[in-house]
Amino acid sequence: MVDIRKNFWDDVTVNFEDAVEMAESFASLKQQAEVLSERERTHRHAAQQLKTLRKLKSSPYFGRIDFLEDGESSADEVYLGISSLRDRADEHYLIYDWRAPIASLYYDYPPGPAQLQTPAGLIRGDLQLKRQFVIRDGEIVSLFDTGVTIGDELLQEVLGRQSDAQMRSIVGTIQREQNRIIRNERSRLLLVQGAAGSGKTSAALQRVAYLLYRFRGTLNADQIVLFSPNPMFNSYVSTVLPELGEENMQQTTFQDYLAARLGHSFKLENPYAQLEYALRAEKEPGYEARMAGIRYKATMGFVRLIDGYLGVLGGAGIIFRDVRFKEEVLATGEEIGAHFYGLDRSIAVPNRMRLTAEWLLGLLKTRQRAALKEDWVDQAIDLLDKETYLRAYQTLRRQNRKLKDESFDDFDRERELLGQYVVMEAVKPVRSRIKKLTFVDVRSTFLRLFLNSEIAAHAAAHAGIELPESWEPICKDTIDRLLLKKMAYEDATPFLYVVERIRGFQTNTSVRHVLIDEAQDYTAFQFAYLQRLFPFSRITALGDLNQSIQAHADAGESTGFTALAALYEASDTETIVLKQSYRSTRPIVEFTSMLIAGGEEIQPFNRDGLKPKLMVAEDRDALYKMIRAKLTLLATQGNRTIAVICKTAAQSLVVHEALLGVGPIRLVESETSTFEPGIVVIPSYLAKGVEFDAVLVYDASGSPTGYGQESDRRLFYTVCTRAMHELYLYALGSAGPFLQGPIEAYYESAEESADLQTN
Ligand SMILES: Nc1ncnc2c1ncn2[C@@H]1O[C@H](COP(=O)(O)OP(=O)(O)OP(=O)(O)O)[C@@H](O)[C@H]1O
Repeated sequence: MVDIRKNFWDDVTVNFEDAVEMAESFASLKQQAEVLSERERTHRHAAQQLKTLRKLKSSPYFGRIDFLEDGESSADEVYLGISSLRDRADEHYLIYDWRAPIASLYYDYPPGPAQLQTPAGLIRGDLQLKRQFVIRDGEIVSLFDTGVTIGDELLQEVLGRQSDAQMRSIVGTIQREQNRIIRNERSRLLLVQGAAGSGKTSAALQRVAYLLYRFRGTLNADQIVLFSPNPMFNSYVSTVLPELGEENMQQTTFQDYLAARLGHSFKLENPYAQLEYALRAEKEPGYEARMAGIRYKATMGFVRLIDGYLGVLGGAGIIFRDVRFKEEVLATGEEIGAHFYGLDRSIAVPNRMRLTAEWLLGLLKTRQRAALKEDWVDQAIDLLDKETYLRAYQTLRRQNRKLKDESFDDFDRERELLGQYVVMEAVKPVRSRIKKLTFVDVRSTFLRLFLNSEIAAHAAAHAGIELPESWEPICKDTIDRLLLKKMAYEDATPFLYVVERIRGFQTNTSVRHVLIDEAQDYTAFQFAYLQRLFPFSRITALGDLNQSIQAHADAGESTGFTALAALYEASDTETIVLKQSYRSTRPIVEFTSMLIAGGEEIQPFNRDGLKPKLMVAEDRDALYKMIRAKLTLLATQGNRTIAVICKTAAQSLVVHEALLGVGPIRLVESETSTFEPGIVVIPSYLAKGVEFDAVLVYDASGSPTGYGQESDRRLFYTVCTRAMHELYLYALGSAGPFLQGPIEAYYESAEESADLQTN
């Protein structure tokens, strides 16, 4: 590879003398580049393999099963590791990859009767041994023979460790239910509803590794996309796949996706700004209307209304802009509308758009011809500078072979050709705008639904639904913002959906698998949009309804998961529920389960720890003093990741400022893109999906800056479930409503003086 790079230019022939030579140079360059990229691919693959082999050298396997197939006399001993390894003769497997079919036995069955589905059919037999190993630096540190679940002891050990700011791979201890997620191949839509800390994200990443193994050769990492909740989360999970010897899938956030599609024509609000708005203690004027809008626009009802509107638009109502050439109208908006609506209605809207564009291009062509004789062309020729003149000559020569023999000697001929050039250049941007269908005024068309109550009623009737009670204030709120070219987060997806349904969706056909983490925070609309963007993809959506914290979270049943399921056939869908929670100690899970309805279903993993502790102080200074002392203590006790989780970004800023001086404390903001060990102050919604050794909640009172409203409940639950080993709740004045009642038995209260609580 290095060699090819060094000698790259020696091995290609480059000659720009004429078009033929240029084409040859191009072909030669292209060929050389292909050879190089092939070599680079091989090199990447080999480097990856080497890395895996090095890992195998220090820890070759983590499990062994002895499986006696029915009808056989001796059991097979199967060792499992992060990759397969064959003997020198390349004949027998010494170690099987954890993703090989046979490894399923290890994850799915306790010792005893077991069966395995293979391409050749079902194999039955007896699992005689299931053993687990911890091997470090080539030495067996410990081994366990395991029973029903995979290695309680090992899980204890793994889960009890301090976190290191990076998600870990869980290959050695994947549980049966998680294995069902990882190996699912059948469903087009795989829905995973799992309690906080039940391993949804872990399973999702292992699933990617599995798919890359299972479909090696036909599926590569670029064809898998993970939608994550924020940029920091990307960094948090980025080491899992490389650790397993695989390349990372594409990672993005929904926000990035929207921003890329929307372009620069609007100022797009981000979901955190929307959430900050919703959580702000002092409500701004218009708050109720905006919140009603946020909730309604998240529902399936709104998807239907927009679909109804699109149906109406098929017959009338799309607003078109004039198309101009040199300040002169080529076709007015009305004329374009008349042409569009004159086309056969049975043709889909995007196809009619394309036909309309072709018609406009035809008009432009006629206009182009006529323009050759106009005065402005002469003037433009006179103004051509030397460089442009030469460029014109070259271009004309390329386009017009005959010119090869002609020259610009003849004055008239030269004027004529330069005229052609000048007109062509003037036409170019118009042609490109027509091709991009900018003659459709999508913003006005979208706005019209909110501006014109008759049209809205018509759209609702078309969809067979009723407009919501608060439709009028919602409209006013929406219009005010859109007229200022501000795109609220709740409007962005519906707007893009309308745009793409009118202009035609630019679908992504190469992506095969889309994984959506924290899926409970997506609206019905966002799912509908994603489904259209990735029409050939399988979707894995992982979420926890108890952690719905977006501003639209109270919109009810018809959002999120339920809506997503409705987009697919029941026979294409599978739902897996994870109830066991692994992240936190038993006392923490018992406490957090009391915060939500149905919490009794969550099963804690049996890991000991301290009960969560509540500390109350009368004033802020006392509270900060306690927190500072606790942070110092936790850091000296060896906790590697410690978070003070605040409700909002505004609060985080203040708290961070107040805590400075304890040591290095990092403030996490929405743009923060790396997750690092140490002490952080972080707003609640950015702590989603990640975990910390110790969590300090600020502030657990029921005040407006704390968690007092019913709508704060899930946010409070999400925040508390970020703790792996220790959880501390700090309240200003008194404990909030969620901490009162039977839950009091699940935490300790320490209302003594600040000095005492620090010890
Ligand atoms: N089978 C397992 N073996 C070892 N560790 C596990 C296993 N399953 C989950 N864990 C650990 O439990 C913790 C929580 O996992 P993860 O973050 O995947 O859960 P989650 O369901 O996505 O959580 P949340 O919804 O709260 O963000 C992680 O530290 C993960 O490593």
